[in-house]
Amino acid sequence: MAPKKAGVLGATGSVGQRFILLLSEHPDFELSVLGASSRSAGKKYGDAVTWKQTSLLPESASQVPVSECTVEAFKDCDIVFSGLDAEYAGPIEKAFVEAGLAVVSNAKNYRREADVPLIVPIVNAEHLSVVENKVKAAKAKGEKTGFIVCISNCSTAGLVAPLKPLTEKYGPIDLLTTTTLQAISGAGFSPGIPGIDILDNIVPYISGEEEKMEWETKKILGSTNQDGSKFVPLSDDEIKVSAQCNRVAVSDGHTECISLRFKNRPAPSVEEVKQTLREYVCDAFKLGCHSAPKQTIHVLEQNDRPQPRLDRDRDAGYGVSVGRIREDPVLDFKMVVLSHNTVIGAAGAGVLIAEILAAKNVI
Ligand SMILES: NC(=O)C1=CN([C@@H]2O[C@H](COP(=O)(O)OP(=O)(O)OC[C@H]3O[C@@H](n4cnc5c(N)ncnc54)[C@H](OP(=O)(O)O)[C@@H]3O)[C@@H](O)[C@H]2O)C=CC1
Ligand SMILES: N[C@@H](CC(=O)OP(=O)(O)O)C(=O)O
Repeated sequence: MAPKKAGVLGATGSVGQRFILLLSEHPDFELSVLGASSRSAGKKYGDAVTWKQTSLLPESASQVPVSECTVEAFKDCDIVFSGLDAEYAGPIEKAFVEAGLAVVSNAKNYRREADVPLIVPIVNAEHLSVVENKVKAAKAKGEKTGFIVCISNCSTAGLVAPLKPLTEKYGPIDLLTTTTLQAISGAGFSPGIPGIDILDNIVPYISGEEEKMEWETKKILGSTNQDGSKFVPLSDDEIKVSAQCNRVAVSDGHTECISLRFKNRPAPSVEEVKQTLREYVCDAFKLGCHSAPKQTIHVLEQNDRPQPRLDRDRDAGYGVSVGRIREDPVLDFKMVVLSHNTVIGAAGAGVLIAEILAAKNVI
């Protein structure tokens, strides 16, 4: 099958650059249109971008002219990935959806909409059924409909990965706490975190992050309504989530120290928890998606792992590492989770969502 035409909004940013790396040699997608602000539009991508990835800028992308983020420029795309600054993403993404385009967005603007899927593709791919139904209903009438799928907050992605197989097997988790150690790439590039703030330092505040983690977890682990058109997040009575977020001097990879309690008694054993995480296979892998991790969750036994520099690239950043799984004297278990914030927490999640949508003939 011919590759699908892909556009990237916000192509010059931290997430946008990761999209370029992931899409430049992707078998199912071809980089077709790259968009950024009017500061970058009109230049060749290689001249507009301040490339900060540790892999070289792909030559094919470097020659692509940067466009304004208009529907006209992107109208022939089969799929549009957005890494736009959230301050500007709202009206641009809305116009794209209204023009009939399929948008997969990293921005936070539409995550709370009741009919918009909020997806971590290794966790709740089944929530994409809401857009699948919408697209199929439109097709049956000979029409085309636009839609948006939101990618979760990057820290939420790591948090919910172990929760999915555990709740599937052992029932609800009713108490959950997490303390994050988040990489500087999560703060973006314009302007990003100044070196003087993060060198030899930890910043115990990331604006809006704790509220996002606490709320998004409930939507991702929640369900849909009876006709499958809207999402029903878990209630505050069903699960209490408490997050504390910190910025640390790590380039990529968010680490989270989590503790959890199961509602049902008796709780499983440590060995059962480990086995359940090891055996978990995400739907994207079952669908044969190109980027799906072979091992969704890597259970690490060494006392001093996971570590961001050593473990963030497992399964090319699409796999999540979980270590130090042990009993917790306050709740039931505690563990350390590591996920690549710009791969499975952002651009990679977008690419994997698009692969799932393609496998299901939604795009
Ligand atoms: N970094 C991460 O780990 C994660 C980020 N996100 C979200 O993804 C989005 C992008 O984040 P990030 O890549 O870190 O941000 P950056 O600041 O690194 O990049 C922002 C992008 O938006 C473009 N842009 C800025 N203003 C405008 C405008 N007026 N019109 C069109 N384009 C504009 C910039 O283009 P130009 O270069 O021309 O200014 C740039 O391409 C945000 O919404 C963020 O919250 C989500 C999860 C994780
Ligand atoms: N806040 C995240 C990145 C981000 O932009 O998240 P969100 O897409 O939820 O705004 C971080 O700093 O690591």
